[in-house]
Amino acid sequence: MARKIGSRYTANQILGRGSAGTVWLGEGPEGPVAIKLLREDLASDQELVGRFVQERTALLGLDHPNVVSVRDLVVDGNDLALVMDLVRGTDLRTRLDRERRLAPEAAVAIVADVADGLAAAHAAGVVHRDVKPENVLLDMQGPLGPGGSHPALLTDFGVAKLIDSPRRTRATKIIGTPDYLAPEIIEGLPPRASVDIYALATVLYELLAGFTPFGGGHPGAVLRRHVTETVVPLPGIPEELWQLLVQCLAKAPASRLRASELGARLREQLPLLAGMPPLDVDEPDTEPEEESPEAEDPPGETVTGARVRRGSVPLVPGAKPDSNRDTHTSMRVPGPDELAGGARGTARAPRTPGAPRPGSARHRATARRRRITLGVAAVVLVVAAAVGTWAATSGDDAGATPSDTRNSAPESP
Ligand SMILES: Nc1ncnc2c1ncn2[C@@H]1O[C@H](COP(=O)(O)OP(=O)(O)OP(=O)(O)O)[C@@H](O)[C@H]1O
Repeated sequence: MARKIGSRYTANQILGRGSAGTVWLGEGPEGPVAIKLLREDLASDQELVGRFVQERTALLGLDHPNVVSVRDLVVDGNDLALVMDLVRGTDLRTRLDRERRLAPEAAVAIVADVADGLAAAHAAGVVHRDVKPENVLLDMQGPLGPGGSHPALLTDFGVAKLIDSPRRTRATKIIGTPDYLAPEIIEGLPPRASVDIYALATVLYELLAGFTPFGGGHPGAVLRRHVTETVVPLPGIPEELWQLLVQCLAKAPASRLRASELGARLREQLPLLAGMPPLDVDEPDTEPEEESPEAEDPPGETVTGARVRRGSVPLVPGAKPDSNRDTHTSMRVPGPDELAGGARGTARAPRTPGAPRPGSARHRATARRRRITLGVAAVVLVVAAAVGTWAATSGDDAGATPSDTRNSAPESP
């Protein structure tokens, strides 16, 4: 099922699908390439095509060992494609899904690589805007680094910006992946380099913990947590590493480190982390999410791709494409009242360490246990009252003691 892309490239085989299009293993004049063919509806959007051409110089100019280089942009009939370096390996989401949590040394080495790539992009005036494990590729042909990690490369530069055209998202919507969105984007400010730092710190937390600091449940609830909650400490994390995380997850963009500094500070910590096992953190949710009442949409909220689907595609020939992924969410920007937990808001007080995350399986189980306890207490009270009344009115006829009666109370559900 090979197909021509422009006059110079052939797309031979699907490597994976994302929300913006399909990535193909292809061939160009200089050898194998990865070709990201944008979705038809995006490719037929004239405004987007215009931006595509406008962004050409910035996208093609990024050249760094930790950035997947865009080699060419193709506009050909209905096809709109980015031709990239082919990375033979896997994406970080696949590795995380497989290992659940990474040892701190490996996690920090990977994130330091990405920070270096971001530093080069930021220096060139490019903000990524969609840093997440799906967009970090691990080059299995590259040399092994600290913690046995292969070099990490950030991909998908410029794609979020292309899709986020004013007409497509309108002024009141935001685009991105909820778990990694910096609070200032949610509050409607334009994305600057510091949003990438926040997202990358979220990735580091996720690699160490096995879950993101503010994720879980409905996207609206996730957004509110980014704005209102503080990050819960991870047990056993070295203090200096924790301080770096906290600083880069600061709500105020100006308090976060720059990418170059983050990369350098992370690398300084590598020797201290050598040989440290993955952190012993409570397991994240495993049950499918139910809609929790506190995470309901405020009226009028529009959500596309409401469930963050996670999956990834191994970069091996013959791998089955994962066609149902939609990791971008476009939604109305919540009002200040909602974000602050006002009349319609659902923000909650910061969680205490170890407390279950609202909307999580553990949270639901606790709520269920509380309901059962209350139910049993109510039944006991009613039965006790009835027995008391009966004992008072029936004198010697009382064959059963109150405790006998209690024992025969119907079992709670
Ligand atoms: N340069 C590349 N070389 C090799 N494989 C790649 C390359 N870029 C992307 N891929 C593969 O294609 C898959 C889909 O990538 P794509 O960027 O379209 O989606 P995504 O980033 O996973 O999700 P989304 O676009 O929804 O955020 C990736 O998971 C990765 O496995």
